[in-house]
Amino acid sequence: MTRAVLALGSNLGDQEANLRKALHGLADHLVTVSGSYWTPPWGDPDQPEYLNAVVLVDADGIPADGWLELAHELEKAGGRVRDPERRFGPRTLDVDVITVWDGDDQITQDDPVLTLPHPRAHLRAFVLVPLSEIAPETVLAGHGPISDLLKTEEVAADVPTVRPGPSLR
Ligand SMILES: Nc1ncnc2c1ncn2[C@@H]1O[C@H](COP(=O)(O)OP(=O)(O)OP(=O)(O)O)[C@@H](O)[C@H]1O
Ligand SMILES: Nc1nc2c(c(=O)[nH]1)N=C(CO)CN2
Repeated sequence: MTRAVLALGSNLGDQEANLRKALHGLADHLVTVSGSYWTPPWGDPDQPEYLNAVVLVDADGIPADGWLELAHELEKAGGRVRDPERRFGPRTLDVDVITVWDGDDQITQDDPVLTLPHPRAHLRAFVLVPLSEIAPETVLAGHGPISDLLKTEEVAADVPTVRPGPSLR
């Protein structure tokens, strides 16, 4: 059985409803859903707090770019409007592809359309904390075990700011 990890985030509108709607769209593939977490905005501080979660999905029969396509469909259905002027700006729904396995092998690729593992996941407590809850043994290829990444100076400083949110299960 092959797997992928997706990260969900929302900081506009009804954040819990936005994440629940994304989970509904992923229902056929879900293996494990993390708790939700309130997290301060990363990369662009002048915006509301995010509600984040990560999911482990069954990737059998779905290629890596299929997950990006589904992520974009979910973002669109979740009402996301892209602001080209604001790189890490606020959004109703963000769905990132964190990593995808092909059988036992983690896929690594450096394509700007789909970089795997996600190029910034290893720097983000809002991804690593929920991921450590559901899959603590995860290694992000090229970056290392998430247990080590959580201890790096940049991430460790953010870990205490990540607070449990409502259950999504
Ligand atoms: N692993 C990945 N997951 C999602 N998008 C990716 C990935 N690698 C590259 N991309 C590309 O990044 C583009 C911008 O994505 P998006 O607008 O969601 O970025 P962002 O959410 O603002 O920032 P970030 O990717 O740092 O979370 C997407 O259109 C997609 O083609
Ligand atoms: N806490 C938090 N910060 C973010 C998030 C997110 O999901 N959570 N997504 C972003 C998109 O690039 C930018 N910043």
